[in-house]
Amino acid sequence: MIFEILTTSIMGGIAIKAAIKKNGIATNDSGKIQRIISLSGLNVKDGKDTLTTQLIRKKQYGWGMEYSYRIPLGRSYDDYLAKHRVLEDGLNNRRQRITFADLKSLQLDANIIDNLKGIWTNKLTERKEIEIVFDGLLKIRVYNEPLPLQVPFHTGFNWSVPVGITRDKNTFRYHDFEQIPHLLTGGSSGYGKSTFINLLITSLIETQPDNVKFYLIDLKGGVELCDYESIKQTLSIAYEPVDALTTLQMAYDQMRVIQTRLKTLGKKNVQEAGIKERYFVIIDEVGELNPSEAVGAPDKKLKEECQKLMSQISRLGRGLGFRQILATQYPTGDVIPRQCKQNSDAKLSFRVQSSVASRVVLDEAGAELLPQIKGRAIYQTADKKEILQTPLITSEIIQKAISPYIVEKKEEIVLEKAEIEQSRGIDSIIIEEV
Ligand SMILES: Nc1ncnc2c1ncn2[C@@H]1O[C@H](COP(=O)(O)OP(=O)(O)OP(=O)(O)O)[C@@H](O)[C@H]1O
Repeated sequence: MIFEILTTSIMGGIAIKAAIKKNGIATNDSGKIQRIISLSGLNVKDGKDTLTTQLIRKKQYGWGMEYSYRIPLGRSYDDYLAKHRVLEDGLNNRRQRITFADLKSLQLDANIIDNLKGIWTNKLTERKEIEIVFDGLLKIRVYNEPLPLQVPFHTGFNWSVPVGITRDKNTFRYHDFEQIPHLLTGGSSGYGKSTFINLLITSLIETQPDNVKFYLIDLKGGVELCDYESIKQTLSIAYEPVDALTTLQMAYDQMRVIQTRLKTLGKKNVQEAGIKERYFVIIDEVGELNPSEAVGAPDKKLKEECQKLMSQISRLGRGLGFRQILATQYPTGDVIPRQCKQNSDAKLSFRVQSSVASRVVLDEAGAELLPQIKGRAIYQTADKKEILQTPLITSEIIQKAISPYIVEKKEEIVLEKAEIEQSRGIDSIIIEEV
């Protein structure tokens, strides 16, 4: 019976292939891409001539194929980027075939029919993913395997935290905060920003429990970062913009202390001075500190002061051991202070709603084209940009990591906070140039 099913489907496949070939329909990805490009109007008419998107070379990699094209005059990278979905769907619009490789996983037991159905269902939902990049040539990468939908959390090392699994033979990418101190993350609601912040904090607690210090600002009402409120590594935590200002001021003051220490020691930076502590200022939903969204003058002033402090930390923090992570769900022009953006050499963008939002986070379009998969993101540094699947961390893992460090809040921290709040009064904070 099974043999009959298999031979029938294999013979059927051969017959269809022959018919497609006879009718001149493109069956390989290269031919399909050319056809989709032509049908979706990407070639350019020039009088009687048609300027085509010309295939220059194709190269096989472990992960799939890369096709390189010269684009015709009158077309831009963005024109092709806009057809990402058309290209991907076109390539996936194919008759699925069960191969002998698929059958290797078939379990020959009493549930053989169900097992076969399972393989068929997997086949139908299997998708080839593509990526479009431009470096003088347009490159369309067609991946053999989609990225996994879920990647379990594991701890990083030193000051490196796991960012996600890449397509490059499923290798893991890490973000090293000693190399790139500030990071910006954005994405529409529900795609994994807060999960990423949680994994970053957890990983740092596990790798550097005695040296990592946190200034946490959770403007999503405390739902995301409240777990870390009572751990020894948290120097201050804020849930409202007014407390955010206190927390930022505390971070700024500490930065000045370190600066004075370095001056005294005659050293340029914390690495040179052998100072082991690193201070992480983490703001989840930085959009809540946007002065142009403020309600009334005092609120505006407060948010402007917060942004000034954030700018100072991003500008001076590198050598002083300060790292700033800003997350936003609403990437619009003025959400992220200009200096913070300029000083954030790493960006992690989950799916966003528009190419405009993608430009705010990444300085270029693309994040709006990410598939609607939680945890799927573009990680971009000065020299690299790649799509990856960020790890999923569970509350159990977080609780296990933080439980050894839960303490009563130290008296001097409470006092410092009270002092800052009192000194602020109705006057604004004066940020001295350092
Ligand atoms: N890396 C991931 N892999 C798989 N699922 C994930 C991943 N990250 C998040 N999720 C799922 O998505 C849900 C929402 O994630 P998260 O709270 O991090 O989103 P968010 O981007 O911070 O959204 P919001 O801005 O609305 O808070 C999580 O509860 C989890 O179920």
